[in-house]
Amino acid sequence: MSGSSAGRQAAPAEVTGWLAHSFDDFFGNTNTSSSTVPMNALEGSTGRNQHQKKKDLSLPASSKNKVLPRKRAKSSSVDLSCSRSRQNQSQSQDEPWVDKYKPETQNDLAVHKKKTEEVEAWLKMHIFQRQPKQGGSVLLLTGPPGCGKTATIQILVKDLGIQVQEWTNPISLDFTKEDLKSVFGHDSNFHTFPSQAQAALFQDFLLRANKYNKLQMLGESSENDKKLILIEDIPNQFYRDPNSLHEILRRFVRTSRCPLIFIISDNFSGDSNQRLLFPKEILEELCISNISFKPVAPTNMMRVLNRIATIEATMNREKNYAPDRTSLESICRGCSGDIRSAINSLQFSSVKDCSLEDNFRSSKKGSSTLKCETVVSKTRKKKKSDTLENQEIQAIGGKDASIFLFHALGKIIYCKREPLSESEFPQLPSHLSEYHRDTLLIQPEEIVEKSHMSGSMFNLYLHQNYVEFFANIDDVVRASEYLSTADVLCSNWNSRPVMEKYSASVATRGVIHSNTTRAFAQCQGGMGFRPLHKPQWFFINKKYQENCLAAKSLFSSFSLPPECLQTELLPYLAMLTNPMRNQAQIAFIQDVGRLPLKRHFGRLKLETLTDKDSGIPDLFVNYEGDLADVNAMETAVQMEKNKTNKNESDGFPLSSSQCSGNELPCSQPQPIAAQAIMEEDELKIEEYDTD
Ligand SMILES: Nc1ncnc2c1ncn2[C@@H]1O[C@H](COP(=O)(O)OP(=O)(O)OP(=O)(O)O)[C@@H](O)[C@H]1O
Repeated sequence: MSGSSAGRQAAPAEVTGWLAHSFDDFFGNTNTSSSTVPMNALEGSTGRNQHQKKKDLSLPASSKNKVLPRKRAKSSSVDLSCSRSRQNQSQSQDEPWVDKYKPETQNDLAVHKKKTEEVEAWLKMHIFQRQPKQGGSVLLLTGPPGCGKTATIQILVKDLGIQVQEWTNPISLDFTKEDLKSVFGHDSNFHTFPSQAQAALFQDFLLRANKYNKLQMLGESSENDKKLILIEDIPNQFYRDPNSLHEILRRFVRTSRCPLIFIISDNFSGDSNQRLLFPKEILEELCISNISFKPVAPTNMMRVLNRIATIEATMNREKNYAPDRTSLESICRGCSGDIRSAINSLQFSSVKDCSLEDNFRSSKKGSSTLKCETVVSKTRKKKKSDTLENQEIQAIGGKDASIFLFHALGKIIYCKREPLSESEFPQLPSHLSEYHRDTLLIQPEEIVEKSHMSGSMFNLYLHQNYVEFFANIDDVVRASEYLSTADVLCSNWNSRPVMEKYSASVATRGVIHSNTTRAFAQCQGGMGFRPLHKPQWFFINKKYQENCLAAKSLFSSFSLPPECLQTELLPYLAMLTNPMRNQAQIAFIQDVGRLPLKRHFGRLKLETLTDKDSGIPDLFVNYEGDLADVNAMETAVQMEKNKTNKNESDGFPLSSSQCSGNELPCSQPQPIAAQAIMEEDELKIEEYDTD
């Protein structure tokens, strides 16, 4: 039962393949290893592996007829085994190296040892040391694609002898009433749409997987009843309606007897999938553990690539090139910690008969035979050819090298430099010597581009965070001037899409150049880690929009634009002792219409930027995550506000200033300062009764 049983309704072909494999022994295919029980259990049940298995099965399929007579006519067995070994050989040569060299033991894994141990400890704790009445436990494995999450689970369940029942999304969603009836065992009168059916099937799968053991296949031992449920293929319906997943999980946690593991890959726009499906409240409510994997470290990656390259070079010398260390390093750099992508790139760039690869190699040869005359041009050429090589490697299978905002900001703020001797670089004239800097090892424009964020949004983050990393007030003045220039470049909505790149370039290079404490390579250390924060601008802009809206509705009789109301009329009304206003208007005047001359504004609480944060607030993401769409976002804020205001009984909309930001999520900065001023208000505005 389990995933396979649930999937049976939808994908009979898969099930047939599955069973056919299990009866291979019956047909005399003694080569098929059936003794590795837990691993087979996993492989048989995983969608990806089913696919792989189907591929494996497609070969014996043609040979099945041949295999059968093998038992009767011994003479033919030699030929057959020869042809099979040839077949196997050619198959193994065509086999993707990610599968051919898939890790077999924990030591083979490219994942950090501590991470493997953490997962192992969780499995032991929730499977072997489980209390009799303990409910179901849920583990969430997150991390970038190809960092070895699935490989780790595969190895650990094999080592610990745990059975795995994995959910695979049904391929066909055209459920008939009969299908549903056979799943639920009764006539369902309700209308079920395919997406709902998917969720219903998922729920049914969980129930069954929890209740029944996996079907025992020939050669599998029945002693082992330790198992877990694995979900890597999350039904799409849950992205549309995360609440339905939460309901199912609540029920699972109450009733289940075995653990449930979700594997979710991050994408470059951050951990939004994870946040959507597993918000903080659900993690806390259901005590869901979260183990987050990091991209594979370059040293581990190099170890794996080296091993594969060496084996391939000795085994298949005539078919494959043996890449040198530099090529391996550039593959390593181009794959952003994704081992799957790195091994695929290695395989592709090692094949001899690939015309693309020939082009690649000839161009590489061409560039390396160039003779450089001076030291300067040599250095430059070397760098240029390195970049070129990098780009080419990326072009033939490298991975899109996106970086999270957190790292992108770090690269700008902690900019790395390289000392170059006077002969290598032209010197500035003496009167400009204060502007001399060592050569930057980064390209700020490239970093902004890889962060997948608009230039002006990136500038916002830089603006919020740069001051903490400066030690000299004059440097701050210079940097802030550059940021102002960058802001002006983006001020015209018409030219903003074009100018944003220039604006980000001015801002990033301006901030980098202004910081004299990081001017030279030798003065790079010592700053230590400092947290990065999200811009206050998000909060302030939201408040500004709300105030404009409130001003317009409360003082509509003046027919003034909201800016004029807030900067001219309200400060004036605030100075009158008898402004003839109602309570809502008075509150608004108190909040907006006066500037605190005696009090200092405290700092707003800042929200920390985490390493996997996309950096784009959810409201912006809905509007395609671009600051160019801020206007759309602003309109949305206003429309939302309009809606809430309509519901207010007295007909007077109140701005959030008057609510002291209580409606804001606690993750947002809270307006402490405004509240403090309201509390210690010295201004008395009398209420004037017009009757
Ligand atoms: N030493 C190794 N360590 C980890 N994986 C390896 C290693 N050598 C080869 N591989 C292969 O690399 C691939 C790693 O992908 P895996 O599915 O584990 O990543 P993942 O983190 O689950 O990402 P995704 O969510 O994209 O599947 C697997 O196909 C695995 O067989």
